[in-house]
Amino acid sequence: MVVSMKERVEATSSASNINKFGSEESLFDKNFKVVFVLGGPGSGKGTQCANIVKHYGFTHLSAGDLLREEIKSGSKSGGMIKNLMKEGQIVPSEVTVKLLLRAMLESGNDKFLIDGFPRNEENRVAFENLTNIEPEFVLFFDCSVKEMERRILNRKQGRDDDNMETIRKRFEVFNESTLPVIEGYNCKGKIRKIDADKPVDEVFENVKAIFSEFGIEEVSYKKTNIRAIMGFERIMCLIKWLSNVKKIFTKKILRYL
Ligand SMILES: Nc1ncnc2c1ncn2[C@@H]1O[C@H](COP(=O)(O)OP(=O)(O)O)[C@@H](O)[C@H]1O
Ligand SMILES: O=c1ccn([C@@H]2O[C@H](COP(=O)(O)OP(=O)(O)O)[C@@H](O)[C@H]2O)c(=O)[nH]1
Repeated sequence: MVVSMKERVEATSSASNINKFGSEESLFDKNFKVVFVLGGPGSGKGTQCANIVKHYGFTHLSAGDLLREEIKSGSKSGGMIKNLMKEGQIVPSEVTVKLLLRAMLESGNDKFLIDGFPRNEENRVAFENLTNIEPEFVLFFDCSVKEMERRILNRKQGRDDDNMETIRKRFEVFNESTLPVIEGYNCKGKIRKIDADKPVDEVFENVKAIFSEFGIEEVSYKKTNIRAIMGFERIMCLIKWLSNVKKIFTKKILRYL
C-alpha cells in the first residue's frame, strides 16, 4: 500500500488511528535519524539546537515550543496544556507525541533534533511504540542548578513558567522524571554527556565532536539554512510558483517582440 504524505499527516490527528496502516506500513520511514536533546531547564538545549541546525541540516523540534504554539492556536487542549506548563508539570504523552509526529511528517526532512523530549518514561515508550524509532544518540546537557537558574532568570522571553516558583518545580520534575530516562539511555550506551556550564562556543565544539563520532558530517551552510527554515515541500511549491511566474512573464515579453 502506498501511503501519501497527506494521509500520513492526517493519520496523526487521532492517537487511535495512528496505526491505521497496520504493521506492514509504518507511518515513519525507518531511515529517519532522530537525536534527542535533554538537559535541565535553561541548560542551553535550544541554543545548541540552533547551532546544530545551521551546521548539520537537522530539523529542530522543541516539544516545549510545539506545546506553546498549541496553546496559542486556541485548540481544545490549550487550557489544560497551559495549566500544566505553568505548574512545571509534564503534559500527557498523547498530546506531545501527536504534535511531534505531525511536525516530523510535515517537515519533509529525515533528520530530527527532538529537544526537551522524552521528559519521562511514558513519553519515551509512547514515541517508540508509535514510530519504532530509537534515537541515534541522546545529547545530555549537564549544567549546575545555579547556572540554569541564572540563565532562566535572564532569558526574558515572557514565558509564564520562567519565575522562581515554577523554576523550582521544573527542577524537581527533571530530577524525578527525566533523569531516570537519561539513566535508561545511559545503560544502552546512548548518552553523550556534555558539560553545559561552559560558554556557548565551547559547548558547541563538544557537540561537534559527538556528531563526528557518529559519522554525521557538516553540510553547506546555505543548503541547511534554506531547508531548515522552509522544509522540502515548501521549497518545491516555491519552485513551481516561480516557474509559473516565469511562464507568465515570458508570454508578456513575447507579446512585445
Ligand atoms: N553556554 C551558555 N552560556 C551562557 N548562557 C547560555 C548558554 N547557553 C544558553 N545560554 C542562555 O541561557 C538561556 C537559556 O538557554 P536555552 O537555550 O533557552 O535553554 P533551554 O532550551 O535548555 O531551556 C538563554 O537566554 C541562552 O541565551
Ligand atoms: O515533552 C515535553 C516538553 C515540555 N513540556 C512542558 O513544557 C515546559 C517547558 O519546556 P521547555 O523544554 O520549553 O523548556 P525548559 O524547561 O527545558 O527550559 C515543561 O516544563 C513542561 O511543562 C512537556 O510537558 N513535555
